[in-house]
Amino acid sequence: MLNDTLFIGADALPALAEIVAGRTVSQVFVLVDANTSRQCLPLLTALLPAGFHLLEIPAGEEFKTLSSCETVWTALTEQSADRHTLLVNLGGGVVTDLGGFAAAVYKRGIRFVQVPTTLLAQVDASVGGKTGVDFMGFKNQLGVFQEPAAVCIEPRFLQTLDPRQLKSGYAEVVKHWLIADAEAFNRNHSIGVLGIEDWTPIIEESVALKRRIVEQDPLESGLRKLLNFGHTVGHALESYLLQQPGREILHGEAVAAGMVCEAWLSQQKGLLSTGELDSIETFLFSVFEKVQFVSLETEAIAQFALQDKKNSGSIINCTLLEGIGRGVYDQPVTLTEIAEALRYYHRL
Ligand SMILES: NC(=O)c1ccc[n+]([C@@H]2O[C@H](COP(=O)([O-])OP(=O)(O)OC[C@H]3O[C@@H](n4cnc5c(N)ncnc54)[C@H](O)[C@@H]3O)[C@@H](O)[C@H]2O)c1
Ligand SMILES: O=C(O)C(=O)C[C@@H](O)[C@H](O)[C@H](O)COP(=O)(O)O
Ligand SMILES: [Zn+2]
Repeated sequence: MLNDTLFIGADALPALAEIVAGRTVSQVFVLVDANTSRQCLPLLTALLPAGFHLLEIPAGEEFKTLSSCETVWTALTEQSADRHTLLVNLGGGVVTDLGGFAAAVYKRGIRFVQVPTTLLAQVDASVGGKTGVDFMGFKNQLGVFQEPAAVCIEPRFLQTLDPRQLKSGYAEVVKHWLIADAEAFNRNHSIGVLGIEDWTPIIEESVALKRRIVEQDPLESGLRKLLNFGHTVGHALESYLLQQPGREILHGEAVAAGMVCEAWLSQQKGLLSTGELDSIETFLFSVFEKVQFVSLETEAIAQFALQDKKNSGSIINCTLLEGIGRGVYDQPVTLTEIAEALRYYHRL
């Protein structure tokens, strides 16, 4: 069992109101980014205690850094925040990852509540206790596993979300289907026609699936690596492109490309049939545009996989598919195979 408390839908914000009003809470800090401050905070202000402190960081992956954490730690220290302080992280995966990490480290740990406002953070980032920041160009290089006190998911936040960001979150939903729910994948939802009310059951199912896996392996020594499908190549692409000015890529877009590459690796290794590879590719390309890079860049992108957290020594361990809905972890792949997978993707 995970120790956090999960609220999805109409109960989420009333539950948050109760938590922040708790007898044992000394001060309440709310972490936002420049967008969630404008778009999401108004839904919360009536629920927050008078005198709550607002902390704001700039929006975007490039601010998921130690330097942004320092902003948080400085404010906490200046306001004499003690160990009974509660940090409410109101935002997408950048805010929930960074805020969770900042809270876990401040005075060796204060309680935090995740209030995810993007689809990606609602179905994935706010759940399961992975927190952290990027470092030296590598994704989530610094971080800790720390469960939040609660996760409060209000799908109404999605109303102001950019469609590109919505799609990015959808990639992690599809990832959940591909590793563990063939039936949902085969239902073939068409994202274009979904209204806010349609998202609620999708969020509920995705969160339940992720929690079932995390509960069995919270520290990612085995089974949890399934949740990293698409990320060996996806993180390599994301890290590479983040270093290139003007070539912005969203996490989910990188993961979608990574899933195509890793599905191809699965097929090459005889784990996945050509028909299944084809239906994965067809579906992913019906939602996501192709990530642009030139073939000369494939080696440099692949190099980033050497820093993947699932590796042991020089062995790159990938999560692959042995069928749609059946992920398999700790599958060794070489740097050459990763570069070949990227070349395959590039040719499609
Ligand atoms: N901890 C985990 O298990 C986990 C899982 C998946 C992804 N992640 C991490 O999550 C991050 C990506 O998260 P993300 O996609 O949410 O990105 P994000 O936090 O950068 O949010 C995307 C953009 O949407 C804006 N935004 C957020 N909510 C909004 C709303 N309701 N209305 C309008 N704008 C809004 C943000 O300001 C930002 O500009 C990556 O760093 C990734 O590594 C972590
Ligand atoms: O919760 C997990 O476990 C995941 O791997 C979920 C991923 O979608 C997420 O992007 C996570 O942050 C990746 O973690 P990392 O360990 O590869 O940095
Ligand atoms: Zn991810």
